[in-house]
Amino acid sequence: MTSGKRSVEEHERYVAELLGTLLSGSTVTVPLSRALHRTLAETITSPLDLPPFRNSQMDGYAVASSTVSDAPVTLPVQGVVAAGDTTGALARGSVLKIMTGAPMPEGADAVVPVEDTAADEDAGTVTIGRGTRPGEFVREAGSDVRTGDRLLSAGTVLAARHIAVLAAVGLTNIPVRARPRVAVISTGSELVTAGDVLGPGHIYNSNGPALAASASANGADVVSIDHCHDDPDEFAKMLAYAAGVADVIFTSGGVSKGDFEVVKDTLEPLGGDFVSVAMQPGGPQGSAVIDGVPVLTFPGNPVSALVSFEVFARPVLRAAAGYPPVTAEMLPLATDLTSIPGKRQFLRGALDGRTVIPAAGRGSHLVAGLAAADVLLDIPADTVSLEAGDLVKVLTL
Ligand SMILES: Nc1nc2c(c(=O)[nH]1)N[C@H]1C(S)=C(S)[C@@H](COP(=O)(O)OP(=O)(O)OC[C@H]3O[C@@H](n4cnc5c(N)ncnc54)[C@H](O)[C@@H]3O)O[C@H]1N2
Ligand code: MOO
Repeated sequence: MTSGKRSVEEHERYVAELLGTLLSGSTVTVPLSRALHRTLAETITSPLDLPPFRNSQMDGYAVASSTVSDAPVTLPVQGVVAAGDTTGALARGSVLKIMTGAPMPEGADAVVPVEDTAADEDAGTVTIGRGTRPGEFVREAGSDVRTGDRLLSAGTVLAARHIAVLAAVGLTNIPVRARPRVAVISTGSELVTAGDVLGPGHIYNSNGPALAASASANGADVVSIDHCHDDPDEFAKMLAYAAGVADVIFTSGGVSKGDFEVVKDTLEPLGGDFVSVAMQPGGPQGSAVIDGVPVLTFPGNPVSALVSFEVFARPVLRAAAGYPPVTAEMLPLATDLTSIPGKRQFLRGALDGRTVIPAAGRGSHLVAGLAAADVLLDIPADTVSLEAGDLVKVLTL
């Protein structure tokens, strides 16, 4: 504890334990078209050879290399093999015109690119301008991967290149880690949704979209996004719904010391834990369990809500999704800075190459300032000032 508050480290541990239910590691099967950014639950071995058959690497002429060793040499053209054709056989002393990706005919062991030849279509012959060696411009069956070879390891987070190889071997059902299902509830009677009319005293809801985007970006399935007025009945109904569809619920707003703290007022009597964490932004934090589903209640200020997500929720969601942990690095400051003693500060900063420029504004309402940031500067609770050139811990946003 610091100054009677819960430390960030203590609250991290508390949240990690509360959200431990997300780490079940169960497996689901998804179609290949839905597999991007999912984490492989099993190692995948190849069900076939790649390439599946011996084929040409060039548009040109399939030859028996021994017949062109005295090039230039003029030979009859037996026909044309296109990509998609079935394999034919090359008559001794002839050549076959062949396209890239077409199966190599039996009897041919090399391809001479069309650029190195001169065809006489009337005569049905081609002059092969140079000799070749066996295997030149031929892609052998299994030269990329063989049936039964390991293609991708369990734990791989699937990117486009992984989708390419899964598709290339014809796999359609992909075993992946189940994603944690997330529900987001933004509270506040002042909030309206982008697209609706902004009346007097209203602001647009930014926490809902931001928390949903953050959850998706960190491997979760966002199954419900709601906006709740400062009305306890409405909130109770939304919570009950969310608990029925999600594995974890994130709320924003309604947790500090005002007259209309709908989140705190509803959850505290139900055993919710509301604490002041020694950090800024993100001091007011809470949690509860509703129908067995953990709820994390973030403060309403937009920077506070997202910093809270970054610090407490993001590591657990990533672990649940099988994503690699977020790594921090130490980078030098571009300017001096001061920090509040007793509170771990998460300042916004921009990167100038490998140097960190702390943002000028520190208010937790500065959402445009947050958007301009590349990183969070993690300043320890006992640090009061730092000088330009000092190393600071930096978390990439
Ligand atoms: N007397 C005190 N007042 C406040 C304290 C305190 O310790 N004593 N703490 C301040 C801090 S720090 C924070 S952070 C906020 C947290 O308040 P709440 O979680 O109750 O949030 P709200 O009051 O509902 O909203 C705060 C602020 O953020 C705006 N907001 C809320 N939700 C959204 C949203 N979805 N999108 C955009 N903006 C949102 C809201 O309009 C308020 O301006 O309390 C301080 N007060
Ligand atoms: O903790 Mo509040 O989150 O400082 O703005």
